[in-house]
Formats: sequence, structure tokens, C-alpha cells
Amino acid sequence: MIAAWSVEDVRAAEARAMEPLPDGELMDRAARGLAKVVTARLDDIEEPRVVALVGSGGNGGDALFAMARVARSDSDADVAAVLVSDRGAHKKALVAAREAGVAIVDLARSGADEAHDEALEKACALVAEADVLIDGITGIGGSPGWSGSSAQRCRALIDAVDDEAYVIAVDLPSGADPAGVVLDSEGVWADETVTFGVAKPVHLLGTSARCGVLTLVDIGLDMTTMPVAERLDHDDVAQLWPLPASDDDKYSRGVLGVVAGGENYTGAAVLTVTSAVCAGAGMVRYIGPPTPTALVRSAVPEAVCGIGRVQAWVVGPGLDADAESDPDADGEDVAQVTAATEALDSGLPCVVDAGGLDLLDGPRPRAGARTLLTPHAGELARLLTRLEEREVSLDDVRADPVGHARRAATLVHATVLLKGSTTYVVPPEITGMPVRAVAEAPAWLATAGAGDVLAGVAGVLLAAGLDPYDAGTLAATVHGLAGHDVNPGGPVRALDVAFATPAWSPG
Ligand SMILES: NC(=O)C1=CN([C@@H]2O[C@H](COP(=O)(O)OP(=O)(O)OC[C@H]3O[C@@H](n4cnc5c(N)ncnc54)[C@H](OP(=O)(O)O)[C@@H]3O)[C@@H](O)[C@H]2O)[C@@H](O)CC1
Ligand SMILES: Nc1ncnc2c1ncn2[C@@H]1O[C@H](COP(=O)(O)OP(=O)(O)O)[C@@H](O)[C@H]1O
Ligand SMILES: [K+]
Repeated sequence: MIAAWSVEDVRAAEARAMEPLPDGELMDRAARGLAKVVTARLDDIEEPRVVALVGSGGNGGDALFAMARVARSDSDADVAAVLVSDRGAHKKALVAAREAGVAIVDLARSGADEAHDEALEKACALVAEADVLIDGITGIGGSPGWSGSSAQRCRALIDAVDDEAYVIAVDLPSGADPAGVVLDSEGVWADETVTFGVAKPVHLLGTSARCGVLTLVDIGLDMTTMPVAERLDHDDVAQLWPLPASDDDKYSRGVLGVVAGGENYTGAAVLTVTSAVCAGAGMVRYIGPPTPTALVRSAVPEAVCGIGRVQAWVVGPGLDADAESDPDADGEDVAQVTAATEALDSGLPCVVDAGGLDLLDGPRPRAGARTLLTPHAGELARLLTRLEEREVSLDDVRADPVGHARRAATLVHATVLLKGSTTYVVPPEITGMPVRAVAEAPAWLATAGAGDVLAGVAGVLLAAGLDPYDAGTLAATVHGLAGHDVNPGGPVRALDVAFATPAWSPG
């Protein structure tokens, strides 16, 4: 599990770690780790040119101390540092860098505008030549985007970076929100981020794509609080996935009931049931009108059609929840919605997706019934608009996905799995548990039916006894990994993702 702590908790842990140590030791550990990574990345480059962009705080300090080490290494590198702030740079680090032979370009506005513009132009030319760009402008002390007197300089310097250059962010990409809340701020997009001690939310939440590969340098922090965000790694997938025991039978492994796909969205029935069967359900029971039932019977012979005992439900993919109130609706459609409502009224664990969300007015009637909601952003906006009786737009949700998922989780007493390029699994506030973020999926997975497949996998995990928090995170992780494996770098169809799931549900 990769865990991330809030900036406040990281700062407190740094202060605790620093207390018994000699002055500067922690930064030295950070710089040593960073320099090691940078020199390793120079291995294949002939006479590499390394340029560091350096801000006035601790982040710039790390960068300068590391550049001093790189300049002294036997890497043959040509090392320069551009100081971007009017307030200069970390004094001791600057001395160390100068003494090691790092070329320093100071952009502090000290004279006439023309002189400054000329210096900036020269610095941009230097940056454009860099094989490796070290971004040490801001770290956890940065606010999202560029601001203050150095904003224009930062913008120009980052624009000048060559597309081929390898960009290493120090601690986090400058301009990104350290808290991972503001998602679209301008700033650096890194190929690799070298962070210190522990990950921060920026590395795991919706800002994670701009961090590139995450490399963690141990500086001896001891965290005493709960993380605020988590991400599963491959070991977690292997550990969490429920395995059948030798004395299990199909019932004890967990029977999943699926209420999905009416006469209109027949495919949702096939996709959800197929994915549940592929993910290793003990048994899948399908409940729906004649057309999707016939399709399920022919496409998924393992499934059993009709009502019976189950351990968990998937309610809603492709379900027409209005059928009950529509006088023209077919009796079979109405019966399916009745089955959906009965599932929601039961105390059994339930994945509630798509049309099923329209049947929720608040918490499920049986207190403590394990519930996983799986909306995409539009469905979450609609659900909140209804439950809170005020307009919540798609843009609102996109601007603060975790906050909105949290609101729904709290209102419905459920874990909310909010689907998207980063999928968030958000438990109710009262649990105090971290947000889980999943960003394994390729953008190709944004395809019709992929959500139905996800619901099927999550349902199987609930039926096997996992709680909604683990079931949701595990399902989204495996779904994303399978989405990649089906056709790396190219288009995927949802049914193939279902077929690829077994490879990721380990034994
Ligand atoms: N503490 C420790 O023991 C350890 C700390 N460590 C390291 O220190 C880092 C934290 O250092 P920190 O607190 O000095 O803040 P930091 O991230 O360098 O930035 C602050 C400066 O940035 C600027 N600035 C801010 N926002 C901006 C914006 N939007 N746009 C433009 N500029 C902006 C602003 O400067 P100004 O421009 O006003 O001069 C502000 O003063 C941490 O991430 C890690 O790398 C490691 O060595 C491990 C041990
Ligand atoms: N840009 C993206 N990158 C990666 N995965 C994505 C992206 N956009 C959507 N997804 C994933 O694709 C799936 C789409 O689900 P959903 O919108 O419910 O589709 P449907 O209702 O057609 O089945 C979700 O698992 C979601 O996380
Ligand atoms: K940085």
C-alpha cells in the first residue's frame, strides 16, 4: 500500500525527526537521495546537461545541495542552476552549489527591466538545452499554479523545456497543489518525482499524472497519524483477493445477484454477469426481463436466471428505474425494478450503480447494510442534486471529486466509488479512513460498458465477504490493470476487460 499524509502531518513529522539531529541533516538526506536518482538517470547520456530551477525555500535548497553532489560526481555532467525568486535561494545550499562548480544564473529582479528580460532569455536558452531538468521551484510550501513576482519567469522557463528533456520534480511538481485538491493548476509535468519521507496527497490523487514515476527517498520520518490517501500496489491486490478454500463450495464462496439491463440496455446485463463470472463468483443469479434474460442465458451459460438466495447484490447497470412509475411500462420491467428495490431494502451487501442510484433516497433502510455506490461524475452530480435538494453540476463534481463523493458517502451511509481517470473510493467521513485513489486505467477504458464490468467485479468481492472499501478499491485496481493488459496503448472493448480480469485476480 502506498500511503500519503497531509502537508501538516508531514511538517510535524519533519519537525520531530529534526529535533535530535544536527542542523541540516534532514535536508542533506533528501539531497543525497535526490542526487543519487539524478546521477542514475544520467548514465546513458553523453556529456549530460543538467539544469535545476530553484525557488527560495527548502525545495530549492534540496535541488541546490543535490546539484552540488551531481557536479562533484564522476557523471561528467555540466550542471547549472537558475534561481527564480526575487528572494534568492537557500543560503548554505547556494554556497555548496557554487563551491562544487555549479553555474548559477540569478534571475532576481535587481536592475532595469531590459537587463532582467535579457537574463531571462538567456536562462530560457539554457533550459532549452537541458537533457535533464530538475524542478526545485516549490515543494510542500507551494500554492497551486504560479503566483507572486516569479510567476512570469516560472511560466517562461517551463515553456522553454525541451520535449525530449527528462524532467525530475523535487518532492512534487511545482505548481501542482500539494494537497491534490486543485486539479488543473498550471505548472510542471514531471517524468519522475523524487519525494522525501512519505508520499503526499498530490502524488496519489487526481494530480498524480503530473508526477510521473514516483520515487521515494527515506529520510527517517516516523508518521504517527492516519494517512489521508492510499493506493494499492500489486502485492495488495494479491493479498486482498479472496481465495477459495479447499472445503468451499459454490454457495460458501458467495453467490451474487445481478439486477441489471432492462429491455433497453440489454448489453449491461450480459456485461455485468460476464464480468462477475470471470472474476470468480461462486455463482451468479440474474434477474431481469425476457430479452436480457435470453441473452444472458446464451452468452453466459454459467449464470442462473431467476430469484434465489444470494450473499450480495449488484443493482442498477442499465436499469430503467422509472419503469415502476411509467403507466406504459412493461410488467416484466416493473418486476425488475421491484426486485431492485427489494435488494436495496435487504440487509445484504450491495453495489448500487447507474439506474440503481435513482432508487436511493438516503441510507438503505437496514442499518449497517454494506453499500458501495459506483457513480461516474454525472451520476454523482444528479444524486447529490436530488438528495441535497439543490443544484450540483458536473463541473462542481469535477472541481472537487473527493469532497462531493464524501458528501454522498455521508448522506447514504455508503462507500462511494467515483469513476473517472482517477477513480476515488471514499468512505463516509465518520470512519476517518483515507481516500483510496486508483489511476491504473488507460484512457481507452473510457468506453461504454466498462462501468458495468466494474460493477460485476465489485459485486463478486462483496459476495465473497470483503467490505465495500476494499471491494471497491480492489475492483477498480484490477479493472484498470485488466483494461491496460487487454491491448496496451490501444482501444479496448468492455467485454474483453471482463475476460482479462481473471489474470489479475490472483491465486
Ligand atoms: N522541512 C524539512 O526539514 C525538510 C524540507 N524539505 C524540502 O523543503 C520543501 C518545503 O520547503 P518550504 O517550506 O521552504 O517551501 P517550498 O516548497 O520550498 O516553497 C516555498 C516558496 O515557494 C515560493 N512559492 C510558493 N508558491 C508559489 C507559487 N504558486 N508560485 C511561485 N512561487 C511560489 C515562495 O517563494 P517566493 O517566490 O515568495 O520567494 C515560497 O516561499 C519540501 O517540499 C522539501 O522539498 C526536505 O529537504 C526534507 C526536509
Ligand atoms: N479518462 C479515463 N481514463 C481511465 N479510465 C477512465 C477514464 N474515464 C472513464 N474511465 C473508466 O471507465 C469506466 C466507465 O464507466 P461508466 O462511465 O460507468 O461506463 P458505462 O456506464 O458505459 O459502463 C469507469 O471504470 C471509469 O473509471
Ligand atoms: K518541485
